[in-house]
Amino acid sequence: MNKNQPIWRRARYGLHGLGIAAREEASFRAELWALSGTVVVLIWVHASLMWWGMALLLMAMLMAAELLNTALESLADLVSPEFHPLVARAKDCGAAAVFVLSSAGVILLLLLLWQHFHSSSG
Ligand SMILES: Nc1ncnc2c1ncn2[C@@H]1O[C@H](COP(=O)(O)OP(=O)(O)OP(=O)(O)O)[C@@H](O)[C@H]1O
Repeated sequence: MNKNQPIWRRARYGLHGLGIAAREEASFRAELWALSGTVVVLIWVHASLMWWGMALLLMAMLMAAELLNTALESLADLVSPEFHPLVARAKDCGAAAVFVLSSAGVILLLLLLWQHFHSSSG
């Protein structure tokens, strides 16, 4: 196994992983749509640089959590294709990480919209 490979090769592996997730994971595709929708909302409300930073950081964290969850699920399925309570625990915790970040994303979007309508009505 080759360790310490050059950065361009690791970037290529990363892009390959992104391609796999985009092709094979419906939830990752849904997050890409959510990212596009978020960008449209940010443009529509003329969001400040701070809102852009927070929203894009949160979306990147959500997609990274989804990718790690996919990696965990693949390894769990390889190690234990049969039912095992520890696999259930690992997969449920991976799903919980994605859930926490999705909820934070929804709350952030609601706050942004609230601020937009609140300041335009005042
Ligand atoms: N081998 C297993 N042993 C125990 N429980 C499992 C096992 N496989 C799946 N589960 C349970 O089923 C849930 C869903 O698992 P699954 O692998 O279908 O993931 P998923 O969230 O539907 O992801 P995806 O649709 O992206 O594959 C897990 O969170 C876990 O509770």
